[in-house]
Amino acid sequence: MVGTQDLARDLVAADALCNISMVRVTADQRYKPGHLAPYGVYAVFAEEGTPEAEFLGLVTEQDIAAYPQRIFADLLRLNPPSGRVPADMPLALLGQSMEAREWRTVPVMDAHGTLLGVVTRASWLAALLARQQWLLEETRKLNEQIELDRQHKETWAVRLQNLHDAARTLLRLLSHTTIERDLLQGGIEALVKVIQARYGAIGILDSEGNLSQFVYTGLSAEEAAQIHEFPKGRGLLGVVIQQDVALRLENIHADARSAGFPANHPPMTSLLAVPVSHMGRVYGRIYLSDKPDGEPFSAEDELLTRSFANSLSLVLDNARRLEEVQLARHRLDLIAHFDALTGLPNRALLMERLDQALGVAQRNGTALSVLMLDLDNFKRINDARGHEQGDQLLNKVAERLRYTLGDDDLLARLGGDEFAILCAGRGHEATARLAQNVLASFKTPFDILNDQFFLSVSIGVACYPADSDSAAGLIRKADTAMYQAKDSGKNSARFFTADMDQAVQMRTRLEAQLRRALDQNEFRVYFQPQVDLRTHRIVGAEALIRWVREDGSMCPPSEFIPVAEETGLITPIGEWVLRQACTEAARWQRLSATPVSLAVNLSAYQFRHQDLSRLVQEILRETGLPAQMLELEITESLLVQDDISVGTTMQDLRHLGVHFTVDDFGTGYSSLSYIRRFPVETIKIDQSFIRYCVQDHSAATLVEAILAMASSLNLRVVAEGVETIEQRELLRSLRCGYAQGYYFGRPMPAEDFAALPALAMGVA
Ligand SMILES: Nc1nc2c(ncn2[C@@H]2O[C@@H]3COP(=O)(O)O[C@H]4[C@@H](O)[C@H](n5cnc6c(=O)[nH]c(N)nc65)O[C@@H]4COP(=O)(O)O[C@H]3[C@H]2O)c(=O)[nH]1
Repeated sequence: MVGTQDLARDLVAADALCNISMVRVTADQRYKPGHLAPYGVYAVFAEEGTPEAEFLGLVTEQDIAAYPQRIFADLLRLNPPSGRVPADMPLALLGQSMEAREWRTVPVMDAHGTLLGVVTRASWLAALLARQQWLLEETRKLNEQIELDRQHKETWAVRLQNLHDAARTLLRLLSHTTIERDLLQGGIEALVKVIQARYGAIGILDSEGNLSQFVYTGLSAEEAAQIHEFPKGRGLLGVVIQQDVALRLENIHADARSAGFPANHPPMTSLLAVPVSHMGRVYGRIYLSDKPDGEPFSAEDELLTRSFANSLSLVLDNARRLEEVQLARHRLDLIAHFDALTGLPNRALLMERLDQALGVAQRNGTALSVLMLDLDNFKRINDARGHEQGDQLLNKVAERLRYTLGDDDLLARLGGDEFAILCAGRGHEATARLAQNVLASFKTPFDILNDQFFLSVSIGVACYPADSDSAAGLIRKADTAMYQAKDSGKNSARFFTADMDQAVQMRTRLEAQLRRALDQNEFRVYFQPQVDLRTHRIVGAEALIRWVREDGSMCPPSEFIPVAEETGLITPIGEWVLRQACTEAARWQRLSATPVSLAVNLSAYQFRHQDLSRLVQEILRETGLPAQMLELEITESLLVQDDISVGTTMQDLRHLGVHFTVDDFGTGYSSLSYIRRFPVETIKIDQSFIRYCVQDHSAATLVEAILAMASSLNLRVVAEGVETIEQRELLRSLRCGYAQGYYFGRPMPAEDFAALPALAMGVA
């Protein structure tokens, strides 16, 4: 009979062998009469001897019944043998042959010619029927499978749809919020619904790789509280993160991989954990636990969860990028509107707020005022003590100002040591009180480390609507008032007045004129002799600038030098003076046998904003004046600032041979101790001491004291502003070495100076 597995292929003759008994008739039985065997068939063979004795033919029971008592050999002859067919003959073909030749039985031979069996019409039919039945059964099974598949596909489609819905929920959340926690919460809730897990959680890594965010659903608050610590990314769920692989456990208790799972974790049986990763970067992981019917999570669940994790990672990636952009925007906003050092609003924000406050004041008819503050001596401290302490001091100032102001006042730092206060709603009186409070608050020194710093502040105030109705106008006018406060002795507050504007306008005009004067060559250098008080000989000349205006009037340096310093014009002007003066002095050296040194004034600005050492070398080279004949006059204040670069420049020039003189000594700090730190050889006693030294005993005492100190430090002394013979004599008696003043000669043009008789000043 044919096996079930054979039914799948095309049937052949061997598949239809009939299972009725086949009786073997050997050669010696061939001559015996046939005997009936029910449902039997007789296979008659030739001579004995070999196991496969030749098959001669078949005798059926019908043959025997038709010719009873005949021997098999006759029966075989009466009924000639039917054809033989090979075992692999297709069944359909066999059927056709049997039909055509009216065979009732047909022997089936194998490839070696051995008889395998017999196919009868019934066995042929039975084989066909068996195959037919099998086909029917298979078709039924197939139909069943198709139906199952269809149902499965339907469920899959529903689940996919749910998943897409969940992903859409995430995207919707993204458009509403960039807060990761909300996203994650929305995400896990949607997923748990799709997979139908009992509960689920998402853990997200921080930048250090630790799980920082943990959101869950399906757990009660008490259960959630049992998870004391967030998983740290090691152990069972850590594998998911570290190896970026999914994990599906049917029974967590029976699985060795669950070792180390937090004992206080809410109970669970089956687990599905997948990484939340994008382009190889793992953001965290999702885990789901227990399906309601106790089934384990399927491969399909894993696929869905992975797909969801992919969407989530994309959304997270997006959210993080969005957050970064927002953070960057926020940072930019901070940079654009706040001062990095003090955290106070900066100029831009002050202007914005001032504009807004002006709008309100205009609508409501209320007042407002702007205060500009400039610390009086901050720069000196900053230069002397370094920027770090300077910054600390500014922070302390900001703190104190904040403390002094009211809640509605806006404090801003405009840069450097400049602050501003916007007082909305405060009238003149209230603003004046506030300004006084600010001044008073500076009376207490500022403590930094173990030092105390005394600072004062100059304040300028402008008010709306009296002084201006625009933000820029108010700022400018408060600034003008602040400069007035500075000019009139600092540490004070000034309200803006119209005449201040005129002063500013004059200053602005002067600046423009100075620029033109430089272009038009309106400056001159005059020289005033300096005399050795012992020999009465001219030993030097001080170069003093003169400005002859277009109209021929002379503008004194005291008027334009401060403006030139403020505007930076002192750089080209100072360079011009130095070059002119050195050119003249070099000429004198060539013409006269008596060497005359040249003193040139330098402004502090030139030290800070110019490569002075290079400039002096260049001019000396150009003009040919020996370096030791040049004296540079500097002010005390420049040295007091203790600026390292000033010291370096001075040392460089001293190495060249250039000398240094401290001008106006006695008017400022009058301390010789710092002078010792610099290569200074001469001090000039300010003319204010000399003027009264004859009449005023105390002035004379002071001059004497300066001379004594200078002598102990081996410094030369030049007395300035000597106008009378009495003054000259007093200075001589006090052993002052050198003098300068109208008594010896006024500042004069170069040619007059050169023409002085033999450069020997006669004693009057
Ligand atoms: N009453 C009186 N005054 C006398 C007498 N002898 C000299 N003077 C004046 O005293 C000033 C001395 O110059 P300074 O102290 O360096 O003071 C100078 C100096 O600080 C500055 N200056 C002048 N020229 C320059 C320059 O080229 N560059 C810089 N940076 N400053 C300069 O301008 C200041 C004023 O210069 P000047 O008006 O030329 O005034 C000069 C001079 O004319 C006297 O016996 N009696």
